[in-house]
Amino acid sequence: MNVLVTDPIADAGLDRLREAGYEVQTAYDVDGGEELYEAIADANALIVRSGTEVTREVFEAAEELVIVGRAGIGVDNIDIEAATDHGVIVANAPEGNVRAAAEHTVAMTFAVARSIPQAHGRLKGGEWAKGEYLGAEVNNKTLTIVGLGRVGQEVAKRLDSLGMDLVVYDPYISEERADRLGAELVEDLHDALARGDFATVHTPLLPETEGMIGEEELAQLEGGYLINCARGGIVDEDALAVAVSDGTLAGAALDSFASEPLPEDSPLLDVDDVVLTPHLGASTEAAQENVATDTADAVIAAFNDEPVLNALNAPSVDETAFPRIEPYIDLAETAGKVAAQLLDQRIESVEVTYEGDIAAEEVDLVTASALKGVFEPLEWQVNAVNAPQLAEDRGIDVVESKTRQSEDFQSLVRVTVADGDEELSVEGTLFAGDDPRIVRIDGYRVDAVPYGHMLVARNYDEPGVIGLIGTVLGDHDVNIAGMFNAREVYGGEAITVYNLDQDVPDAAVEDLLADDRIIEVTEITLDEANGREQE
Ligand SMILES: NC(=O)c1ccc[n+]([C@@H]2O[C@H](COP(=O)([O-])OP(=O)(O)OC[C@H]3O[C@@H](n4cnc5c(N)ncnc54)[C@H](O)[C@@H]3O)[C@@H](O)[C@H]2O)c1
Ligand SMILES: O=C(O)[C@H](O)COP(=O)(O)O
Repeated sequence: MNVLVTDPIADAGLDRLREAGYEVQTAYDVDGGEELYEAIADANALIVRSGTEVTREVFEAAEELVIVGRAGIGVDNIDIEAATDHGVIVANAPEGNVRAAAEHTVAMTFAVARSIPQAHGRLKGGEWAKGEYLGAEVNNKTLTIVGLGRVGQEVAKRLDSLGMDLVVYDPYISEERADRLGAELVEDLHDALARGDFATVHTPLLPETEGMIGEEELAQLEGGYLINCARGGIVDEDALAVAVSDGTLAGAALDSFASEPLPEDSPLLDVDDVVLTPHLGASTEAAQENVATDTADAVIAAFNDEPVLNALNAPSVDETAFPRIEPYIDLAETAGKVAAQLLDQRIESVEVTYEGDIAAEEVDLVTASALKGVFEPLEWQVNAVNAPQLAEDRGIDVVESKTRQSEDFQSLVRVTVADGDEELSVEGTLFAGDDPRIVRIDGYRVDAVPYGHMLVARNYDEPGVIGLIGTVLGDHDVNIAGMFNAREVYGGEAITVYNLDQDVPDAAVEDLLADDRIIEVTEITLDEANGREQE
């Protein structure tokens, strides 16, 4: 497997990938466009920080890509919708650099309040400008926190301990979260800013937050300081440069910018009371090691079909629960494949039902896998990442239902596909915890081992039918490895399921259908081993 890394990450992450046996190519000078499309053509994983724009075109050029790992938090540089369309997992590393970002925010708060960079510059230039700097203390001042997520909370703890009162604006958190930090949750952004002597921004860059702090909002913070170590684009940089220049604000400190690197003609560069750092919030040794190893782990998990922690566009599974649901992932996919091949029609809806013990688990990934099974025979480019999205895009209703009761089995997964008029369900279970069986097809009780070539025949329950099928298959050199026959009532309709060692030629199907006792014959193709040891 090949891993392409286009932004610098710590050696610990690169080493972990190499130790796992993967080819790792670092291409830190790749500058997007054609160069990136070429480099990514045979990559199975891409690792980036904020420096690489992962656009739809990148996914189009990356036919082998399984995962994009973001060694850090912000994913505004990754087109997640395009990733999902291409069945590529996007995972970030949201924990490893939180403390680094919070510490940098605190450092920037002091830097701007005490004009540290400006005084330092003057002193290095030979000037003892002691009389020119009269700073502000944070003690007894109010800090407005816009966005009380991971970083915002760490900032709150640190600045609270330095004597600040905390006001929070975050429409998506509970009052309890604010209370726990001794902060007051305020409903209106303008009110929150008006209360602050300092305001610090910690939201993601989203369509909703883009430009959220413009001229009017800055005016609310009159006389205060604005700190943005989150993302450029949330604060209007032109308005901020004006607000600090004309004295509306006492100062501003920024670590992230709408365009990075910061263009040389940015008005921010000409304003004295603005402190700028080149997106250094996550740049500590500890943070870089954390996010690099977390991202390497995500790539390794994806390559091994294990749950990817912090996957942003794939069903996530708790690590401890994964061993319990893992065998059901294949079982559901198989049940989906069998159901879709038997219905053999346009599918309008899919229901995945869980009965018994499995109903107690988080089954998003199992359901996604069932959908993959249903869509694969339709030859859609599908995996568990894009299957739910494909269903939505094509207007297919997906229902997941659970009941802790199960009549006959400890756990059962049922996949029901329907085209409106007709529906068909396939039920599967695991014998001895990991041996997959199809136990019901369209209501008939069966006991079929789902692998390789299978034949499902609907026939009338009359003497000689099973002999006929065996003879026809034998005449066409198809060996029967196993079979199961089920009927509703003596003499009525029956279903017969065969495991075969060879493909069924069309001529054999025609010969079978030529007999009036055979109603329908469907060949099912599954993976050769499908979870079983090959004999
Ligand atoms: N400068 C750096 O190097 C650096 C390092 C780490 C993180 N970051 C950035 O910091 C920001 C915060 O990261 P995080 O891990 O705390 O994210 P998070 O997702 O944990 O928290 C974001 C918070 O913003 C809130 N929010 C969302 N929309 C909002 C809105 N319209 N108004 C107010 N609040 C809103 C959310 O409810 C959430 O509580 C991100 O932009 C991230 O990219 C920057
Ligand atoms: O979102 C983040 O994690 C930070 O902004 C860090 O970005 P970086 O990895 O590009 O330094």
